[in-house]
Amino acid sequence: MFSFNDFPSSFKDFPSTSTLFSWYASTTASVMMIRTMFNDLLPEVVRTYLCSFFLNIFKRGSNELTLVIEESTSFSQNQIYEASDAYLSTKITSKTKRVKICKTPYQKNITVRLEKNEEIVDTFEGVELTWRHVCFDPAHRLNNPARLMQYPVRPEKKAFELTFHQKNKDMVFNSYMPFVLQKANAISEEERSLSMYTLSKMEVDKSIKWASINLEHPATFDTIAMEPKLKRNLIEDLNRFLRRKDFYKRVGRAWKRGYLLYGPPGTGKSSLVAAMANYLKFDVYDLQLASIMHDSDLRKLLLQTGNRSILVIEDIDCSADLTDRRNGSTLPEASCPDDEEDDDQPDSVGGKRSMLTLSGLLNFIDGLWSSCGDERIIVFTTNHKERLDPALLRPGRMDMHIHMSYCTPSGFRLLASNYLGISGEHNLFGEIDGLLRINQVTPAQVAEVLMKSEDADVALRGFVKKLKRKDFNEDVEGDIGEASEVETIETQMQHTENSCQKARRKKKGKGKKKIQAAS
Ligand SMILES: Nc1ncnc2c1ncn2[C@@H]1O[C@H](COP(=O)(O)OP(=O)(O)OP(=O)(O)O)[C@@H](O)[C@H]1O
Ligand SMILES: [Mg+2]
Repeated sequence: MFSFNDFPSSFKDFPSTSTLFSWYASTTASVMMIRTMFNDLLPEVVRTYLCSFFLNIFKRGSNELTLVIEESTSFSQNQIYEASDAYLSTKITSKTKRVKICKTPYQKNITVRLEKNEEIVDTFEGVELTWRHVCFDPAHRLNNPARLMQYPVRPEKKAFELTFHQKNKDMVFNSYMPFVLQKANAISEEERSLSMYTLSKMEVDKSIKWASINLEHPATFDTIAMEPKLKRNLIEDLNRFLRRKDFYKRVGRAWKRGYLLYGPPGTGKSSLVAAMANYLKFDVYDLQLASIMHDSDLRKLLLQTGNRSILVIEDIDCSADLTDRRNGSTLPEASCPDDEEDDDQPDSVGGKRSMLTLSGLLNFIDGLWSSCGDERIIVFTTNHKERLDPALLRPGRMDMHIHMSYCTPSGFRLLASNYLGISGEHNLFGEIDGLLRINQVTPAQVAEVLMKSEDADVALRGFVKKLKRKDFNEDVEGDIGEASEVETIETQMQHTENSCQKARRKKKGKGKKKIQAAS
């Protein structure tokens, strides 16, 4: 029969439950006291030093190396963190216990990301690499209410830790990390939705910042009605621009390209910008110069724009009066290249000089801004090319001038196919072609009429009727010419020289008038 005496002696000496509890209570109290003393009495620097000292003692003898990839540096996002985040999303397996998923209304697919404290083991060239997603509170706010008050909205810091054997260090830096970056690029390109940035005023400090929304414009080169040759030239120009990174470097030019889109209202200039963005998969920055008062704001905003982007300034001819804005004058003041030295004068609130000049903008675009980014496109649009500042037309500024014209027969066929689904010929097309030659109708006007009926015959008959009544001609503003044209930098030289001379003559005349008025 089993008796208490059968227990080994050690079991007999086992302490009672009450002894165990009192031992536990006193140990916990001591640990808490030491922890509080450690946190409250020692300065943070000393604490950090002690922690790393003990960690080093434990790690001595281990052959592992850990790379810490923090989410952000003091100035900007850490691209390696973002790349790791995207790359690891492809490495999630059934062993992973927690993942983050998200989908914005504009995203096509759900994005999956590794949740904090999760670990993933990757293998590259036969080497095992362990990734861990860690999060920490930079100010230890949660343990310290005083710090919580001090940094109420400071977010937690996130990082990836990549651990591997020391001997693979070179392989990780030279092969693995470039591989991760390259994979991540491909993933983000696939997931990427285009953004449209506009200027918005911050409530708090009244500063002007870029605010983005998803660019969901349906325009593509297939939906834009323009001369087929012009369209082909533009697409070819964009393709050439994209593949010529090395060329730009070799010839010492910034990797940027400028397009001037001009033509009457409703001929598709803004739609063409959207089509270009969709084709290139570039973000669009819509710079409304009227919202900017200071050159310094402009510089800040331009430096905040990203690579692979299109910077658009719409109706640039209307922005030229910025030079006189603060004086209350609405007269457009052309600033010729000759005037550029004026930009060096200090900006002063309440002074007579304008704080934002077109030539200042152009100089900045040509100078610092253009050299600090890659794959930048600048587009200016205008309804009145002839009113433009000669500085803008100077060779090298806008590489291609694109005239968006009134609707031509071929443009009309494309619109009829898009809006009414007419793929071939229609018996009214001949008559419409003739009428389009004697009427100036913009594609926007055509689109409006074609949308009135789903029945192709009804819509086309309505269009013919309107053309015969010459209804459209009343709406048309200005006449920029009928033929679509494309000019490259070489053919602009003569135009620019002429415009400059014209502007100088105009300016001299104006100066005389001002002097006369003053006297
Ligand atoms: N060339 C075109 N091809 C297809 N649709 C066009 C074209 N031009 C205009 N449209 C239609 O007309 C609408 C207005 O065009 P859009 O705003 O692009 O003209 P715009 O030239 O920028 O005019 P504005 O000079 O007034 O800014 C577009 O949404 C589009 O539906
Ligand atoms: Mg427009």
